[in-house]
Amino acid sequence: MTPDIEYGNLIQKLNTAQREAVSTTEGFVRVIAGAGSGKTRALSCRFAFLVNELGILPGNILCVTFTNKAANEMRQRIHNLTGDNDTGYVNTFHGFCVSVLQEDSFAVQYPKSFLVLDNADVDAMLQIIYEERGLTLRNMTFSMARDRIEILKLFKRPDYYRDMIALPLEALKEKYDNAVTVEDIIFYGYLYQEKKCFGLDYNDLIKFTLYIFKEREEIRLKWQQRLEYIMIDEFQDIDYLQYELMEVLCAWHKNLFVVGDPDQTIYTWRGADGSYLLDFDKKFPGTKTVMMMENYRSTPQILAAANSLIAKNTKRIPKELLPMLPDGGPVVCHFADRQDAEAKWISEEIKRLHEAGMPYSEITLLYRAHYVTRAIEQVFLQEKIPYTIYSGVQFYDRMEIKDALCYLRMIVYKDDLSFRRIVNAPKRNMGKRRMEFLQDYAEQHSCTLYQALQATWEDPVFKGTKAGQFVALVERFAGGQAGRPVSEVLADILNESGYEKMLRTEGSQERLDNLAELKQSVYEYETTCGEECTLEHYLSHVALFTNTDSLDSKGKVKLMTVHAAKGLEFPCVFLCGMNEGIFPSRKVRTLEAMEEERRLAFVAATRAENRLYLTRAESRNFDGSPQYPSRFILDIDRQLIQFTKEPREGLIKEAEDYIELSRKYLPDSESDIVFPVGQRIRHAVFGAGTVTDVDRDRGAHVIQFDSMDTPRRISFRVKMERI
Ligand SMILES: Nc1ncnc2c1ncn2[C@@H]1O[C@H](COP(=O)(O)OP(=O)(O)OP(=O)(O)O)[C@@H](O)[C@H]1O
Repeated sequence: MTPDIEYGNLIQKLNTAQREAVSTTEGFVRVIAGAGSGKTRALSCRFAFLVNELGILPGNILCVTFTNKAANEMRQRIHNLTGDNDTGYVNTFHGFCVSVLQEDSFAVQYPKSFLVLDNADVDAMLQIIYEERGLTLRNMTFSMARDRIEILKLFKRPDYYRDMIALPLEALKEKYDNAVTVEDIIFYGYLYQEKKCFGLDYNDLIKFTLYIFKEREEIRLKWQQRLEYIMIDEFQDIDYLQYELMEVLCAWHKNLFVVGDPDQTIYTWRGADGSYLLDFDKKFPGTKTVMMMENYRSTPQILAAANSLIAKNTKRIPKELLPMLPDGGPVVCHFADRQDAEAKWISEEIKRLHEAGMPYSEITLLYRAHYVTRAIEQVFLQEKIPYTIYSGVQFYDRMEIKDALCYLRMIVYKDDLSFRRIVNAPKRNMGKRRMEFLQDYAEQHSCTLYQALQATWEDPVFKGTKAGQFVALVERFAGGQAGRPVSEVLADILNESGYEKMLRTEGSQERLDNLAELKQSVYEYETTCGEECTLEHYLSHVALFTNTDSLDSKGKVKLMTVHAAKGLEFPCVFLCGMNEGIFPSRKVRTLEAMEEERRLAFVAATRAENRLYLTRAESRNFDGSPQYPSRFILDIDRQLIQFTKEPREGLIKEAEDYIELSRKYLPDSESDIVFPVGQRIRHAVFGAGTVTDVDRDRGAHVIQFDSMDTPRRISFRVKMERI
């Protein structure tokens, strides 16, 4: 169905391809869109078209975005376009699963008020497990343990969720108690902790939803029938669980619209699979494909450089972005002698731009890895250039933000994690001894720590503490929060608990500012979320928020990794640290990974609207060998870049030789060099053995050789034969 849509300002602002994407509403539609070609615009217009022109109810549309930030923006746009407060299901896959589970978690015997766990929660659980079982960070750091849990959940023990659902808490505890290896202790300890507070992490959200859809036909049908139209953004980065969910959801109405750019697949390392986009038409016969190549974001100079760069990927469908904007300045490339000189040059250039009238907020520094910022930050501090880093400690991981959210969680869930975090912040004299008392009581009475305190706060143990006031505070808020705006509840509890007073006494202005920002973001959430925003609702979504979702950057230069910049655009971009070994990262071990790395460089370049700078410095690797200029600079035709000064003689040639050599040694893909766990192999010297683990970080297999008592780590570089 392609109704006549030559009306409405909305549609007039679209080009032909966008219009086609917007108005082809029925069946399977795939949009292959170039960077900056207006995907987001097309997506929000399509939503508005469905609602305004076809009369579809927003609540019957699912629109999946890649980040919460994108979802918020989309909601805002849709709100402006439709004037409707109901913006339907505009969310990430995880956020959507929260909605499903809030309605139907009873099917897995979980309460509606389950907890959505973020990294800090997981760390708090790990802390308990480590203490209980005498593990130390030498056994495994928390971040490694989190990765481990994720790998186990995704690949090695994908049926783990059945334990969480089917086993009673005591049985999970028994598994944990009986666990012997560090991996098992952490894994079962974590599952036990999760179940104990009805907590679900990101993986669980999707797994539980899929499980419910599989086991309960009536629930699946309800959601399938409800979602008359489904749209998915950034489809090139969808992973197999999300794909499975999508397949289930669209099976009834069969109206599925996906949009993506194969040249922007940058998450294969996290399970994304670009072939879902490329093979979409084979999977869904009758698919209509729309190509959107006209770029409205960047100057022709920036696009020419980006096109030239990405053309060097061999495994791609050839396509070129077409510039729509007028000419701008050249892409500038600066080679500095030293790292601090690179930083200095950037800061000088930024000052120059700023003096010429460009606000700091229009300038963004992108880099492959965080460590690149060290030198730059130092210079920015000296030169008093205001900046914010998007990441490092994530906004929602900051102590004060987490504490504030735990206060809110205490009101609703009264869970042990939140209790532990805030019962003594501000100081209420609830030290280690009293916590142990509560823990013993809770274990004996099979209750939560808070219930234990409720039952015992008059006990002499708590003499001289503020335990009684704490219980009274929580009870007062728990009894009176229903129906009040979350922002109000938050402001009140931060005040009445004495938390803000504590920060004021400490003189922690930055933390107070962060709390103010949190309040503002809650307020914004309330006014844009459309649905009735209860405290439960807010809490279950806030755990999914990440750093770039908040943070104001008014008047500040932004610093972020290229991954964090996905989907964003900035007037002026400095892409810095452009050296071999940094970007491309030294961890790249296959040609496939190198192509992904080039796509990442392409994403970086296409974020820039008017100005793009590429910078690097002469530097050395850890082993003393020289670091050459990034191949991604050399990939761009020379006449498309303007050097601030000619690179030193011979440098480019040396770099080209080095790159050529390194290319020769790269195997095609992981499957050529990495064996699965369990694979029998033969090593030229050690003989036959079995792969017991794969250590990707260090690029090695862990192998138990038949001839040895203990396992060895063997680098991917060494050729071994499959048996
Ligand atoms: N038809 C159009 N006319 C004028 N400007 C447009 C049009 N379509 C999109 N734009 C502008 O082009 C820019 C890029 O659009 P948008 O952010 O939607 O692109 P995108 O395809 O999502 O980009 P990317 O994949 O690179 O993140 C935006 O500033 C948008 O306002």
